[in-house]
Parts: sequence; C-alpha cells; structure tokens
Amino acid sequence: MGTKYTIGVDYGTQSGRAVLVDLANGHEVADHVTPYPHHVIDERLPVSGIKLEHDWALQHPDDYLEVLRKSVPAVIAESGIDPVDVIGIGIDFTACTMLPIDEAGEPLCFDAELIDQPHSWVKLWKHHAAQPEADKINQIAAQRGEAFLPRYGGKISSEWMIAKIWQILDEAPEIYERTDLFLEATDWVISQMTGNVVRNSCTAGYKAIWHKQDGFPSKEYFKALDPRLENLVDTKLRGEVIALGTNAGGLTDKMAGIMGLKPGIAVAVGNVDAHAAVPAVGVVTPGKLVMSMGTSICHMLLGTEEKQVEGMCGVVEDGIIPGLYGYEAGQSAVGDIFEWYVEESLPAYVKEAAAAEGLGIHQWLEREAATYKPGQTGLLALDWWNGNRSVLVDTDLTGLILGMTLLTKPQEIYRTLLEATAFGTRKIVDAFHSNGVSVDVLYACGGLPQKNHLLMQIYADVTNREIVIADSKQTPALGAAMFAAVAAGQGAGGYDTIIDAAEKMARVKEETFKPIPANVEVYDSLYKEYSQLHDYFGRGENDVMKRLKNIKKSSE
Ligand SMILES: Nc1ncnc2c1ncn2[C@@H]1O[C@H](COP(=O)(O)OP(=O)(O)O)[C@@H](O)[C@H]1O
Ligand SMILES: O=C(CO)[C@@H](O)[C@@H](O)COP(=O)(O)O
Repeated sequence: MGTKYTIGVDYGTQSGRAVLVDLANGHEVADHVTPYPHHVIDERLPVSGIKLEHDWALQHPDDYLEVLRKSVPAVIAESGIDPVDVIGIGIDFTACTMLPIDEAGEPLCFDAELIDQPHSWVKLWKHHAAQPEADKINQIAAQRGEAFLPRYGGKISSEWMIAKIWQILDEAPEIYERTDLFLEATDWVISQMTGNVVRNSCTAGYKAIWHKQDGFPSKEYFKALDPRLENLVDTKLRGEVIALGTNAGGLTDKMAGIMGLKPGIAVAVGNVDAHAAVPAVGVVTPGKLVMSMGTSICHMLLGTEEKQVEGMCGVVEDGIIPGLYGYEAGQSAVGDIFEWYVEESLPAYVKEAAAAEGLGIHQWLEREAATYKPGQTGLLALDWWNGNRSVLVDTDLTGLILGMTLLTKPQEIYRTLLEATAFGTRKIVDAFHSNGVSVDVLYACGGLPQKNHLLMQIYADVTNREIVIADSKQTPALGAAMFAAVAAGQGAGGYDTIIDAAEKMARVKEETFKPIPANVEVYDSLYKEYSQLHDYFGRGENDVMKRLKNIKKSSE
C-alpha cells in the first residue's frame, strides 16, 4: 500500500501545531506552528476594543481555522510527500474551551450585530469569571445529593461547560437566546472540517457532566439551578456523544481545498490535549499514570471500574481509551512555580553567575540543587502558589516555605520547590492507589521531563515509582494523529483500534528514572511532614491562608 500518513493538530493556549506522522512507526515527519493571530483575548475585544472584566479569557474562532489554513499545507510542503497518502486528520484541544454557535454553525461573534458582545466569543479554558455560577452548581448538587458530584471528586470547576453557559445566561440572556448550540471548540473545528456537529465523549464527560449511562444531569437539577436552564440538554446541548477514534465524517471538498488534502479522508472526533497524550506514550492499560508536565500537571490514569477518588477532576467511561474508565487529576501550578521563583524571587548574583557560565538560570539552579541530598536543605514547602486542584480542590490556598535560616541558599529553595510539587503528585498517586485505582508506574510527557532531570529523579524518589519518559516533544499531536489513524481504519492503511495504533506508533525513551532506595527513605519521612502541613493548612484546621486573602482584599 506504500507509506501512509495522518496529521495531528494540537490546539494549545497560544498557538496551534500540526504534525505529519508516518503510520508505520509514529515517526514525526514534519511539524509547523501557527501562533494565534489574536492571542489570548483578556483585556479588550478585537475590533470594538470593548474592555473585558477581571478573570476573562477569550479566543477568536478564526484563529483555529488559520492553523488549518497555514500549518497543514506547511507540513505537506516541508515533508515533500504526496498529499493523497494522508488518510486522516485528528485534533486535540485545551478544554473546556467553548463557544456559542447559530443554526448555520457559525460562531455568534462572527455576526456583525454581536461582535461587540463579550459573551458571543470563545471562552478559553482559563476563563475564570464563572466562579459564582460554579459555586451554586456545587452547592445545589450537594443539597440534592446528585450522583454525578462524586465522579468529579466532589466539585465542578468554574472552568467547565455548565458554569460558562450559566454565566452567559446570567449576564447576557440575549446571547443565550440567540445560541443554537454551545460547543467545545474542539467539536466546532471538527464540524468545520466535516460539516457534521458531533460531541466527543472526552470533553462531554470531563467538562460537561455527561455520563455514558446517565447522560447529562436531570432537567430537575437544571431547573433547580435556574428555571431558564431546564431544557438546556435537549436544546443547546443536544447532539450525539461519540467515542474517541470515531470518524466524525469525511473532510469536505471546501476544507480539503483549503488545507491541500484529499476530500473525504477520515476526520477523528475531537479530543483534549492531555488525554490525547496517553496512547501516544503507549499507555492503553490500567496501572500507568501519565503526567503531562509543563506550567501545570494533568495526571491521567486508566481503570476497569468507576471508583470514587477524593479531589480528582473526573472519571469518564471511554474518556481516554474506549472500553476503559479514564481518570484525571491535576496540579494547577508546577513549572509556573519555578518560573515565579526565577522571575520574582531570585537574587541578582545567581542570574549573573549563570550568565557568566553561559548557562540558563534553571540549568544553573538545577546543577547546584543536585549537589544536595534529600533532606539536606532542612526546608519543606507547600506547592499551592496557584491554589490546589487535586486533592483539595481549593483555589484559595496559597504557597508556603518552612525552615528558612540566615544560611538558606537560592538553590536550596529551588530544590525545595521541585520537591514540593513532587509531594503534590504523590498526594494524587496515593489518593488513586488507596482507592483501588492502582498506580504502578509513571509516564511523563510535556516540556518539563526534557528540561529538568533532577526534577524527574525527585519525582521517582518521592513516589517510589519508575518514570518512563515520552520520546516525542509533541505528544498530544502524536496522539491526535493516532486517533486519526483509527478513524481511517485498517482498510485505508490505518488501524482498527487505538491499542493497535499505540503498539506501532507510540514512542518512549529507553532511559527511565528509577527510585533510589536511600532517597525514597528520606523522602518518606519528609512526605509525612508535608502531609501534616497539607492537612493542617488545607483541611480547615488553620485557615490562615484564607484569612490572609480576606485581609488583603479588605485592605485593597
Ligand atoms: N529547566 C527547567 N526546569 C524547571 N522548570 C522549567 C525549566 N525550563 C522551563 N521551566 C518551566 O516550565 C514551564 C514550561 O513548560 P512547557 O511544557 O514548555 O510549557 P506548557 O505547559 O506551556 O506547554 C514554565 O513554567 C517554565 O518556567
Ligand atoms: O484542563 C485541561 C485538560 O483537562 C487542559 O486542556 C488545560 O489545563 C490547558 O492545558 P495546557 O496549558 O495547554 O497544557
């Protein structure tokens, strides 16, 4: 049949990236990045210049099409392959990144009448202005004993679909009325490529409270939130929910022309970035926790049963790999904490020393921090610089460093911050493992594993588990290309299941990080101390962090 390819497109926060992948071995033949022309819209709307309120984060839907227009032809050109050998395309996206569309499938913000209405635009995953709605969603669900709440670790996030929809209804009822459908951006882009509107099981499950057996929450629940939401599911959330790897339909003639591909090729249903990365590191069975490590960490895990785990972001059947339950948890700041330290708190002499040696600041700090043994700094930190996503689900918690003296060095603080994030991950690992969702080995992808070896060794030592590292730097895009291969099917040169695709296309490095027994022992005692601080400050025994925030607010 000759060499066949698929394209995976990874839609991140700042840019979209297309990767052309050889189906025989997962080799990434070419890639191309298109920065979003309108960036993240968090101050003023394009065209009208209307000012946005605090905590808003929007995007421009045409930026997503721009990625298809630019990056897809670019990977074809760069690779020099014949486009007829591309048998499918798949995408992964940040989530919940959602938008209102009209009957014709057009985003409301494309309508000249609505362009100056902030609520007609795409709400990006990190739009955090729907917290009042999220609070009521949780309070009413808890009062009514809604069965869905434990599936989301006890809390629905303000980042997710229902809170965002309700904010639109609350603040711009006319936009709500004009909306035919609320869609995840990942599903909208697929609709643009195929002409079909379908919802993928991943975002529906993790972000819109959809359950394979129970569907969405009941009409009674939505009515209890707001009588105007009673029929939301049958109206503006309608549409079939389809498992990952399904062909959403063939690529339309129009989009094929624009992208330089063959019309009719398979287009896989949409997916989420962190979730798409799981099969791309070859994880298709339980027991292997995949960490997508960058500014934050998403922790992904598979299981054969639906279990309740404190503070997880969600458990969704078919949510990651069809046929299994997919679990997600997370830490809302990891690389961001290291960046804060380097940018906001590091003495100038360290920057000068690093520059004098021609080293990056992180590299200098990593090298110096690596000269310490576990415990040797005498320091301990709580990693809550951006609140705590799992397991406490509390954005009002803040960071803490304990044990400093007049002799404390910057590299000791840096090491302590690395360790604190590892303890945060161990809390998540322990929460899953002790609730019957076993975690035997860790897999790491994203930017951090490539950048900081000390960090990875600390994670192996703190969790007492081996860590396998992704070989691809574009792991989510590779995963999206694998799901495209499944959507195309074996008959067309692809694969019939994501398990077959993972066997041939997933890639990890040979070198792994293994726990060092002597370090494990010391970290076990430090973790006990971390756990005491974690519970003392995080579970209500001493709410000083919240009181400080309140004092700060009232002093502003
Ligand atoms: N050598 C390093 N060690 C630790 N953290 C680093 C290092 N270099 C960059 N970072 C942090 O990693 C984060 C970027 O991670 P990356 O995976 O590239 O991005 P993203 O999460 O946006 O995909 C930033 O927060 C940055 O401060
Ligand atoms: O929340 C999820 C996945 O559930 C992510 O899409 C969101 O945090 C964005 O992640 P990135 O910053 O793009 O790594």
